Amino acid sequence: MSAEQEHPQDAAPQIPVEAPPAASAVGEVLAEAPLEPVVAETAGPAEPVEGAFEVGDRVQLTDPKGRHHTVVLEPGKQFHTHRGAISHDDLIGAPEGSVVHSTANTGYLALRPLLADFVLSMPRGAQVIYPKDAAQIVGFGDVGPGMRVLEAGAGSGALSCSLLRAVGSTGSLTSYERREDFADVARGNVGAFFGEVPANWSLRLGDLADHPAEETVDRVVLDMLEPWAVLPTVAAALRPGGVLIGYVATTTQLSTYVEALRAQGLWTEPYAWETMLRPWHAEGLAVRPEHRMVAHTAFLVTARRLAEGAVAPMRQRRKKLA
Ligand SMILES: C[S@@+](CC[C@H](N)C(=O)[O-])C[C@H]1O[C@@H](n2cnc3c(N)ncnc32)[C@H](O)[C@@H]1O
Repeated sequence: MSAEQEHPQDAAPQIPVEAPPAASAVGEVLAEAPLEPVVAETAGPAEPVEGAFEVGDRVQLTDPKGRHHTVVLEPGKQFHTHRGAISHDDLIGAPEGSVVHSTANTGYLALRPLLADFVLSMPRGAQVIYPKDAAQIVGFGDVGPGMRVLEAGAGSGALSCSLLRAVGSTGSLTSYERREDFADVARGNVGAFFGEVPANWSLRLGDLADHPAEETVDRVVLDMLEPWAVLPTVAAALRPGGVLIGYVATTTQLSTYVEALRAQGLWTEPYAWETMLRPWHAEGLAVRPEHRMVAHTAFLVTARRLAEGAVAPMRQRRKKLA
């Protein structure tokens, strides 16, 4: 992954461009002063600043127009923009949330990227699951610490990052990906986000249909063209009560998938929905929806695995009505 990337499409807070007053201190959020080294007020070794940037950290710089630039800190290196250069040495040791100034005196807000920022800027093989849907998957799919999660396809590894975070170090994630080139991208992205490839992540090159039934899991997430094709494998591996979450882009996929779940007779009644994210402009009395929103990306479908031999009451009622 390139250490320095621009993704101007991402909205971000505006930062003043004008030259700063001389007295401003490092560390003030949106402060306008050039970055100065943090100096201990008393004699003796300087106190380490909590959350200060270190060599190797990934830092997101936001320019006055809200454009993001991502750098990975290396001593002696400079980041060049058309508004002058920023020395990495000015960032190393500075607190997160500082404003650094380029040689042309433009202020850049420095923060570690959030997972949502990282996903939108990382290299892509396959289309990623957007943060609005990843949040729904973790929330409504009830993915939590200590759980064993099975996922396919890994694609670019965007959802894998969210799932690994949600299960924590006591849980595990097994991700299948059929394409080697995509698996490489996913491994690179997950490794870059966590600093190394997590030990509790098993990325398998191959088809989810080949997952061994004895490797039981608590949750399954399917983001693939034909999720209905792997339902026998999923039903065999998911423990009773476990949650299956499907992510499908089109209405025809939605219909085929939901009917396949019903036909299998091993699931609670599927619950399908989508989310649309509409940001709001709120400034003084000018409070209105933003002109642009994140609308349709895909449909989400959840269903829970029934115990062997159980028939969902909803299904019995349906049969009576038919
Ligand atoms: C849209 S991408 C997944 C993106 C991923 N969720 C992310 O957030 O980065 C779908 C992926 O599923 C893979 N795939 C499709 N069918 C599969 C299967 N049966 N087993 C494993 N991978 C599969 C494809 O190769 C593709 O990379």
